[in-house]
Amino acid sequence: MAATDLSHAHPLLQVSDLAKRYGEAEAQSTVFEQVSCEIAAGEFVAIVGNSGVGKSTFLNCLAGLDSWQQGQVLHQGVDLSTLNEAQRAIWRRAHLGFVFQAFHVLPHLDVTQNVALPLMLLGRMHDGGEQRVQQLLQAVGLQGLGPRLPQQLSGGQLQRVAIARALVHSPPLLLADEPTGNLDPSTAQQILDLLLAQTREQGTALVLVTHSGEAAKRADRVLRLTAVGMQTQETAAST
Ligand SMILES: Nc1ncnc2c1ncn2[C@@H]1O[C@H](COP(=O)(O)OP(=O)(O)OP(=O)(O)O)[C@@H](O)[C@H]1O
Repeated sequence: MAATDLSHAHPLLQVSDLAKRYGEAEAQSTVFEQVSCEIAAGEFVAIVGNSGVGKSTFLNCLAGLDSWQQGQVLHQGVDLSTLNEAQRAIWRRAHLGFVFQAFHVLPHLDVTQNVALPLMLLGRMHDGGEQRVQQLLQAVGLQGLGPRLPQQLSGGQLQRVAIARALVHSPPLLLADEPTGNLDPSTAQQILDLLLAQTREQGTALVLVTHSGEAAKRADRVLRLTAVGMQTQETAAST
């Protein structure tokens, strides 16, 4: 008998009534509250909102890298708050690609090693890993720069290393915080094409925080984060 396919039993990502606060008692300040949304496998969702409203914080909560004071984040029905730090790290390694605003490229590894890192940690280098790394370097326009150290790269090139690293293991969920922020318009377009191809061809869900109207226009849905709640935005205007 064929195994039961449970991949569509839950949305890939389900956020309900999430609240993020800092401080205690009277000194407490709320970044956002009552934030709910669902994201399906293969969906491209752009998150927009005013500067400081908590978009990066929200993305960090989705990755289990930040804590929240109320509500739930479920990945394929699994409540992230029920996992301890070590379990979250293992979960992230297999399920997540993250493009951070600050890149987080490792300074002592060269470009190839940085991009290969997720495959190495998953023990998947022997399985066509080197080819996959070269394919990604080519796709982000960094072919030939593999032996360089991060300090020998421009900001836009570092951004592309971070993007290649986030995609190399074909994760089901890709979280990207302003991934085209440091790039010229033509490279930004190329990177967006690559991210979109990943969602379309591999069924990766892409959650993209952006101030770019151009990027948001290409999303399946645009969600606007506010201090109280998250709303679907009909027109993909820039912020
Ligand atoms: N330790 C802290 N204590 C109190 N407030 C904090 C702390 N860290 C962050 N914040 C606040 O959390 C809010 C959310 O910041 P975040 O970087 O998530 O916003 P953002 O929407 O991504 O901003 P931008 O679009 O400018 O990148 C900000 O208003 C920030 O001042």
